[in-house]
Amino acid sequence: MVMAINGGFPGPNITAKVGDTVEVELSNNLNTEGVVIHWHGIRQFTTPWYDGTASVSQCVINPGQTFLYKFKVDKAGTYFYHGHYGMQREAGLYGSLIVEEGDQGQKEPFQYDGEFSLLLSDWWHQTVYQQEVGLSSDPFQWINEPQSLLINGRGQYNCSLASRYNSSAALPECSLGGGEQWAPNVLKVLPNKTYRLRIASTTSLASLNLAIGGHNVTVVEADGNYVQPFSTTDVDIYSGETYSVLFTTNQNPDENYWISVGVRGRLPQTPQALALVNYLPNHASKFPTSPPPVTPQWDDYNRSKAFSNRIQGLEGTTPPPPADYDRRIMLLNTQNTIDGLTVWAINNVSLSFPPTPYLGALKYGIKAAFDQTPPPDTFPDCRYDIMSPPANPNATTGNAIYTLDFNSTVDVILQNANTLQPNDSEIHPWHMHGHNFWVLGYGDGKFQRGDEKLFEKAGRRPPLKNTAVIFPFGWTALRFVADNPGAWPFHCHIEPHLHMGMGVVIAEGVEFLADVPRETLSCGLTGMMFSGNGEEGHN
Ligand SMILES: O=C1O[C@H]([C@@H](O)CO)C(O)=C1O
Repeated sequence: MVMAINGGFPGPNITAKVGDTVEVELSNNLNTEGVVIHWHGIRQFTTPWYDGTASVSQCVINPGQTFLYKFKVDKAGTYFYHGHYGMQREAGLYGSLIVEEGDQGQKEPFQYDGEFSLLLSDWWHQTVYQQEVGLSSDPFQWINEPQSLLINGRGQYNCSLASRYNSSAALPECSLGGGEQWAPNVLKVLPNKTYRLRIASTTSLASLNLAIGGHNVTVVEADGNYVQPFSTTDVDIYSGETYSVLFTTNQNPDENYWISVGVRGRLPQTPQALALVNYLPNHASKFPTSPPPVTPQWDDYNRSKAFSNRIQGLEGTTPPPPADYDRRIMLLNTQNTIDGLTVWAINNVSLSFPPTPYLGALKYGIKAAFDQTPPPDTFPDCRYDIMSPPANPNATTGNAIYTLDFNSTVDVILQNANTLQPNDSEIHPWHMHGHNFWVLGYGDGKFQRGDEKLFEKAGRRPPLKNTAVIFPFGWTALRFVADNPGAWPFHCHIEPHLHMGMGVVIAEGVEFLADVPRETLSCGLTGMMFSGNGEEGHN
């Protein structure tokens, strides 16, 4: 089952220029469920109600209703959009969103002759409804690894294009007749030119690695921020991240080349996804003579960390402000059981979204909408042993939020830990809505007082990102300025993990906002308040 947009999957590419106001009219033609669309990486400054997150920025758009998203894009870069209700993203609600530099103003700090957009995703045969039931059942049923990886919605399942290069491959070779919907994307290039690949990962689960056979790439942008360019053979990309890379078509022009995308960070059970770099005037049906690049060993985390550490801010861009130790939030990520269900918890609290959107509840002071006691700013017990399965005595489900002082500088330490299985800790890419943060550093083990020195080392320029990974048994330190009035989710971008509670909500400066548009408030307690009689308000 796929959720499509305008009859297609993935959704249409949206392209805009810096300074544009983007208007998207979303009509919900699903028969039995609501829908919202999140504009991933767009700041939504002064328009937090158009962030498109159910329970946080708005009520879902009901079947038969139409909703107008209207927001300004103020930063050039590679973005995407996707469903943010239940697990609708995984069901196929996504598309790419590209913001180009405006006609005036800043120029990109690099040049290229053409560009391609590669939206990466993973695909299951089981529906998200079956998966949601399994995840909330006792016994717990995990979604397991995807059946396919997709590039712009295209991939193979019971055959492989790579099999011709590897006679021991597990799958038979696919036979292409021409025109198949699963046929790989073809990137038509001319020799001796430079191309920009805009890569975005909207995977539900998989951490990916992308490489182009025979070509190095130069990384120039990450999550809509220019980075200090560096050359590499391949790029790690976690769910929620975007990158731009440049490559030059300087290889033998009589050949075509494979782009391969494979799984990292979990034991791979999914064949690589492929796309074809077609040097014109060769025919696209000319198979590359060299095999697709091999994806690096899935659990070579030293290699992954080395890549992540190479992402640094472009020279001359704003460095992080100095620490303001008034607020340092330590977020311990653990897998727990609550009443027999398997969940993820942050400082022992597993997030459960309330029926009334936080933004409306905050703006109109509806205290009954969510728990008013703030969640803990640090681990429940400073002696917590991150190397062992949780002792798990007191994890709870909750919906309280972190309220930040407007314009304050906040440090967050994301702390990873052992799952419920011994000797197991997993990758979690954390995505923050409404903000970019500086990635101050990554560390192994438990964050200790004094570890700040590791990320305050001179000479490293922390990059601005909106998504950052925590490595198994490690920590990641972030800094951001709470300068965007609104309520914002900050969560693991692995969709079943958020569904299992792996996230928090932050809020700041809501008092500075103009009135929240009524059409975002038609449910829960705000719905009752505005209709006066408990029926949904229509405005
Ligand atoms: O949340 C998860 O649950 C499973 C496993 O930890 C328990 O079955 C898994 O691999 C996850 O990422």
